[in-house]
Amino acid sequence: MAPAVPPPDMLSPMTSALPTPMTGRTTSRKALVRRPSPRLADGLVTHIDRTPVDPALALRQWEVYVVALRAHGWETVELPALDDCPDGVFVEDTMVVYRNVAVIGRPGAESRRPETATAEEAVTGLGCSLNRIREPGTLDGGDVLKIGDTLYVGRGGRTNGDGIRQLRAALEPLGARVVAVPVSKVLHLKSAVTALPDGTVIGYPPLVDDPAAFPRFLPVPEESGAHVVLLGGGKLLMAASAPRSAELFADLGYEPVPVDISEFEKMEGCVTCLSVRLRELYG
Ligand SMILES: NC(=O)NCCC[C@H](N)C(=O)O
Repeated sequence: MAPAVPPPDMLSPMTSALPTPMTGRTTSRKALVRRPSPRLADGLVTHIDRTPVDPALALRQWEVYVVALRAHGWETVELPALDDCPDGVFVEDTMVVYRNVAVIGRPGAESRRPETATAEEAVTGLGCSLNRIREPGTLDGGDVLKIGDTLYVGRGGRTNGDGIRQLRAALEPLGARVVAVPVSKVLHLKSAVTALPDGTVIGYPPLVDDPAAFPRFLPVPEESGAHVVLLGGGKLLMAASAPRSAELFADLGYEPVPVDISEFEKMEGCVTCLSVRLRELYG
């Protein structure tokens, strides 16, 4: 297992945009994040029981999460704080990014709709092209699992058929393939499954509607073991609450980087939803 995240003072500010000659395209490693609202505990819970959340601990855990991204070469871009949006920290849900195109979502939960405006401003400022999901469509970024040019989209509680149709219309002309899959047992598709760097989809079987929807599926032994953020170089950012899944990944030659996100897990969040990673900006 990879060593713990280094303390903040060991980290120097870093920018990792590497220009690619001729194309103007840059290999970018930027991650959007938003600090947790002091009202985090008022956020939505759908599939789990509400339990007390410690906002001060949540803030410390978020800071460590941000440090972990930076320690592995990601330049973090902090969106404006939204203290009146208890779920605003789950910034992944505001959009889907494919190449340099950001499709701003229309959250399935009405209370989360005010979160998208600041996210849209940020990606516009970073040079992304923009598209938007419009009424009556709904789409949460947490329902979209991107593996190469294939985007699996969960049709479930937060994303509807019209949202999927609009995503397809926006991204398929650019070379993406949008594949709708059912989600009924958890909040978002990426609460059930994410993917290893080789494209193998990982999931905790009791919570996956249809493992056969994916070409390669690897069961993991813990619910939160299904959530990994690919940091690069085989490193997997994941929740400290899934040690047996971390062992499984280490055994497959990957390097788990565990972070404690207990306060976000109580609000049905996972490591993936705390950031939006941008890899292909044009400079
Ligand atoms: N992508 C995600 O899984 N986001 C987690 C959102 C949790 C938040 N409490 C919500 O219900 O919207």
